[in-house]
Amino acid sequence: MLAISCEEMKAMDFYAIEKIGIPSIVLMENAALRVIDNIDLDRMNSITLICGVGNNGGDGLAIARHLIINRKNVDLFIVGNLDKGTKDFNINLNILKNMELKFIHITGEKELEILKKSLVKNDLTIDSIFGIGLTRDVEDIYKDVISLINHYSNNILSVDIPSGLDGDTGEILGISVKSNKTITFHLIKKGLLESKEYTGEIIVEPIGIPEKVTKVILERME
Ligand SMILES: NC(=O)C1=CN([C@@H]2O[C@H](COP(=O)(O)OP(=O)(O)OC[C@H]3O[C@@H](n4cnc5c(N)ncnc54)[C@H](O)[C@@H]3O)[C@@H](O)[C@H]2O)[C@@H](O)CC1
Ligand SMILES: [K+]
Repeated sequence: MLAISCEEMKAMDFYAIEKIGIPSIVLMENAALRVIDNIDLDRMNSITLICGVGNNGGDGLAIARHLIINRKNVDLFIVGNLDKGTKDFNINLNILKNMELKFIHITGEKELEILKKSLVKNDLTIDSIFGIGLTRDVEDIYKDVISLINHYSNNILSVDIPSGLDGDTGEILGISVKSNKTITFHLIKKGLLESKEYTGEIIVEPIGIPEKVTKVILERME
């Protein structure tokens, strides 16, 4: 199975968007729908989503929207500086605000306590905090959140990469979500292959990036 680096993935995303003309929000929506396809909606009714403020978090917001449309009980939490949200994160956050979905912005003890209550009673926790954009050790409030996720969740699904895992080396950057299932997009990231203990079952899902893009980038980056 072809395994790629985060840098190669970023280059493929960029080429698909800039050269082929697939809007990034389309890739994000495809990613969200692929995650929904991998959730047993007949059995999962109460779902806790924890989103970062990058595009991994944006995936999570789009997933939350589709879960609501499927009449699920969604507890949505966001961790990170809301002023630093990416373009696509903000598009999906704006939609949820227009749908009047309440979310909790985790900034301290009070919200961590609410998160814990949501985790202990839910059917599924979805980790959408960091993906291929993780660049340094996880610290502070992020570390507290991931620790709660690991301690109190019954069943965890990670979006693209378990948050805290280095997508290239499989190294734990301070702390990482220990997932039951990881839905990774387009091609498997090298770091996932070494870390079964953290990824759980790995499922690779296409998000609409044409084969040509993969070829061009791999030839260029050889
Ligand atoms: N258009 C695209 O590029 C697509 C991206 N997708 C999703 O977007 C993800 C990549 O998104 P981003 O590049 O925005 O990055 P992430 O969403 O992975 O990370 C968010 C931000 O967290 C910050 N960060 C990194 N390490 C941190 C740390 N230790 N503590 C605190 N903050 C930290 C960085 O500034 C980074 O931009 C992929 O993993 C995938 O889930 C998919 O939606 C497919 C389309
Ligand atoms: K993640």
